[in-house]
Amino acid sequence: MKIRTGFGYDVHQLQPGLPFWLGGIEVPHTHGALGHSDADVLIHVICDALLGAANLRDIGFHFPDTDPQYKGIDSKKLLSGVMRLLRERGYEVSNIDSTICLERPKVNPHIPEMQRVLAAVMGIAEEDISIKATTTEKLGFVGRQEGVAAYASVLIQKGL
Ligand SMILES: Nc1ccn([C@@H]2O[C@H](COP(=O)(O)O)[C@@H](O)[C@H]2O)c(=O)n1
Ligand SMILES: C[C@@]1(CO)OP(=O)(O)OP(=O)(O)OC[C@H]1O
Repeated sequence: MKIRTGFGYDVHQLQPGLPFWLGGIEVPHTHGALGHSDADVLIHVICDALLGAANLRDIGFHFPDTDPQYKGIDSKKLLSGVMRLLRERGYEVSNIDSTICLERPKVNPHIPEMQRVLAAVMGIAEEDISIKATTTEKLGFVGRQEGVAAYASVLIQKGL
C-alpha cells in the first residue's frame, strides 16, 4: 500500500459584480473572484493538493491560463479531470482538509452544499471533505476584501 500527502495554496482577486464561485457553488455576494476560469479558489487548491500528492505538477501545468479552451471554465470540470489523472494511476482519495480565507461573506452556511457538490464531482464521500473558513481579522489583502485565499491538504492511497 502507498499513502501520499499533498498540499495546495491559491489566491484570487475579488472584484465587484462578478459571480462568486466557491467550492463548486455560486455564493451570493457583492463581489466575485477574478480568474481565467470561474476562479473557484477552493477547487483550485484541492486540484493542486491532489496533483501534488501524485507528483503530477499543478493545475496551471494541466490547464494553462493562456489556453482559450479554459476561459471561464467551470472548475468542477478541472477537478473531474484531476480525479481522472489520479485514478488512471490507481490512486483513491482518503480525505481532504481545507481552509478558505475570506473576510466576508460567512462561508459556514454554504459548507454542507459545497461538500455535497464536491463529493459528487470527485466520487468520494462527503464526510471525507472537510471545509473550514477564517477571516484574517481585517488584516492584509483578505482583510481589506481585495482577495480570497485557500489552503488544502489531502491524503491519497493506492494498493489497499
Ligand atoms: N468567511 C468566513 C470567515 C469565518 N467563518 C467562520 O467564523 C469563525 C470565526 O472567524 P475568525 O476569522 O474570527 O476566526 C470561523 O472559525 C468560521 O467558522 C465563516 O463562516 N466564513
Ligand atoms: C485554472 C486556470 C485555468 O483556467 O486559471 P485561473 O482561473 O486564472 O486560476 P489560477 O489558479 O490562477 O491558475 C490555474 C489556471 O490554469
